[in-house]
Amino acid sequence: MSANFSSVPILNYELAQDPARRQEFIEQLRHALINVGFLYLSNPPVDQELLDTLVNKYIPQLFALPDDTKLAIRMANSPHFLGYSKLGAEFTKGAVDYREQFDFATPHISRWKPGDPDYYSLWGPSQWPDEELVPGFRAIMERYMLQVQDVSYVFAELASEALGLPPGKAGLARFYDTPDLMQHRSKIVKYPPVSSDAQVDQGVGPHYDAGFLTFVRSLFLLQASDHPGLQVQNLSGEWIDAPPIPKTFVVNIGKALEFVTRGLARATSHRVLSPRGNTPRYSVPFFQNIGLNVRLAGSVLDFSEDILRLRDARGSVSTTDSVNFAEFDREPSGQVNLIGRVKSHPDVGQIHYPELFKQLFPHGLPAIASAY
Ligand SMILES: O=C(O)CCC(=O)C(=O)O
Ligand SMILES: [Fe+2]
Repeated sequence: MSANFSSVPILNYELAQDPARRQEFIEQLRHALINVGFLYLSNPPVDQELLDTLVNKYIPQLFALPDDTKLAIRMANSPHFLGYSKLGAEFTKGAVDYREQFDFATPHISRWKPGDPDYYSLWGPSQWPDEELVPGFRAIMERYMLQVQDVSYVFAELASEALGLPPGKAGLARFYDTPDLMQHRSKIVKYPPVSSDAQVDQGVGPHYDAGFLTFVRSLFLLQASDHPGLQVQNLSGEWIDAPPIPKTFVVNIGKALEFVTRGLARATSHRVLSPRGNTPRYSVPFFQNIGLNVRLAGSVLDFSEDILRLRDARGSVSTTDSVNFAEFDREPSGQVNLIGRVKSHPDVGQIHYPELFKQLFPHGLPAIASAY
């Protein structure tokens, strides 16, 4: 199999549940982790009815809420960077991202108490729109996030196996704290269409995800656009389309997982182009985190020579449009995350983390900021 991919592989989750075919799945997964860094996971055990309700009923309702209702739960209210971001509030690589979004997270009570590091405040309760305005939405979204969370933990076990690591805490599970101390984030994103001759089409600019694993449900509410949307950069720098496929998640590797696996599991640069035409693109990404106190530099895993040879045969990226991370291996993961969040949402950082904001933006709120 060529290491320089020209499409994103599709893996059937049902194979992983079938003892007779599990090994086939593990081999496909090894290839996808090492050579692509992206895959479609088809038939994941997430209730389709739940997803359909979320997509067809609640997503349109959510974005159709009046501006003052959305702004009542704006991210600037939240030290946890959870809540609503209006169009144009976020920046990647120095350019504004053309998307509107609501950030939510799995239920969590902030563990921060006086004397604790600031990054303990990064995780905490979500802001929810008024129950009367979108009745039932919160319950559905929380159920959805918990189901994806379960898939993400099972997937991490499969990834451990694919990379030749032991199961459980001896493998990738060592990077999670106990469940009460973990929080994962999910957001609901709308990419409005741009005109067919628009010069600028940055839905979200080229970037790497920072964490461990990302699970994106990418969808068209109205299947009326042939626009590619999500694109993934291969080893020679070409952008490969990853269009929505029903009943799949797009799964990708974050920089933290790449680092602790010595580059075996690839983090791959990706971006979203704004849809052209009349219909928006929607997606629901889920970002699986690792424990807030993990320092990556002290946590790098050991692998067999055989597996490392597969990495070396792949080679490394010749061109990327994404900026590399700098500080991220030495600081605790919570601090790395916090820095990324303040850079992406400086207005929120200025309110809730004024000291860190001053270090990162000594000249005050920038007209244009950039995380990655
Ligand atoms: O909307 C998508 O399909 C992907 C978004 C993404 O890459 C991100 O938010 O990190
Ligand atoms: Fe991403």
